[in-house]
Amino acid sequence: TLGLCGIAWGHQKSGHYERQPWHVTINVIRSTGKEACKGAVVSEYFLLTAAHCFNVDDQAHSIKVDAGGMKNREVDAVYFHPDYDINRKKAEGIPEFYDYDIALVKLKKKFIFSKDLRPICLPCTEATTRALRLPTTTTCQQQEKELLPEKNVKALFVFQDKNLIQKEVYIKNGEMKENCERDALKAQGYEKVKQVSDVVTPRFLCTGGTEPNVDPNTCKGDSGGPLIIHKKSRFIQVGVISWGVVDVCKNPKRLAPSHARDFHINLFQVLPWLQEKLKDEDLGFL
Ligand SMILES: Cc1cc(Br)c(Nc2ncc[nH]2)c2c(Cl)c[nH]c12
Repeated sequence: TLGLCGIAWGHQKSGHYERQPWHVTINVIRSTGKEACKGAVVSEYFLLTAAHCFNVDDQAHSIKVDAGGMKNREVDAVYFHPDYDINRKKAEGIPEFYDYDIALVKLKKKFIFSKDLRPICLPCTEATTRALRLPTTTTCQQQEKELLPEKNVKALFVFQDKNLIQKEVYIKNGEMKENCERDALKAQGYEKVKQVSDVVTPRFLCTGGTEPNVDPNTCKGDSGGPLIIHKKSRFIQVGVISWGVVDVCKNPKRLAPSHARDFHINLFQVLPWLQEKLKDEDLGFL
C-alpha cells in the first residue's frame, strides 16, 4: 500500500510547499477566462477536488495542475461523483445544489513524490490506521469515531496567497451542528429555500461562525481544497471545501459575521465511490 501519507517535513513557519506538500492548484482554461480551484494529492495519479470547479464541457486538455512547484501538469481525465448535479433543484428555486460536490482528477504522468510533493492520508485506508497508530484491526467506523466524534472537532484548511497559510476551524459535529447548518439559508441565492435539509444534505460537514472560536472563512477560490485533521503529527483529509455563505475575499474589510459558515463534502459519506475510482492506486482501503 502507499507508503507514508500525510507527512509534512517542513517545520519552518513559512508557507513553503514542504508545509503542505499535497496542496495543488487546478486551472481550468476557458474562452471566458480562467477558473482556479484547489485540490489535494491522494495517490500517484490522482488528486481530489470539488466537482463544481469544472463544467461538463471542460475537456481534460484545458485543465492544468500546479503541484510540488511544477506548473501546468497535464490531466488525463476528470471523474465526477455520479450523484453530483448542480442543476438538480433549479425548479425548486435552488440555483446551485452542491450535494456530492466532489471529483477525482487523474494526471497524465504520475507524481514523483518528494519533500515538496506527497499524498495526504484518506479515511478508511491502512495508511491512516498506521498514521494514527491504531491497531491493525481498526475498522472504518472506528476511524470515523476517532477523526469525527460528535462534538466540535478542530480542523484546518489552507489559504494560498503568495504563501500557504493554515487556517484553523472547528467542525460543528455535535450540539452546534444544527445552528451551523441553519445559516446555510443566508447564502446568496438561497433566499427561497424552505428547509435547511433542501441544501444541506448528510454529505456535508459545517465550519465557521464565532462559537467556540471565531473561525476563518473560505473564499470561492478555496473550492476543492482539503479539510484536514492534524493528529499525531500526521495530516488526514476528512473533507473537500465545497461552498460557503459569505465570500470573505469579496469583502475582506468587514469582520466575518456569526452566520458566515462553510460546507465541506464529508469523505466518509462518499467512500464507495472513492474506493472504486482509486482501486488500482494501492491505497489499502479497509
Ligand atoms: C468555497 C466557496 C464556494 C462557493 Br461556490 C461559494 N459561493 C456560493 N456558495 C453558495 C452559493 N454561492 C463560496 C462562498 Cl460565498 C464562500 N466560500 C465559497
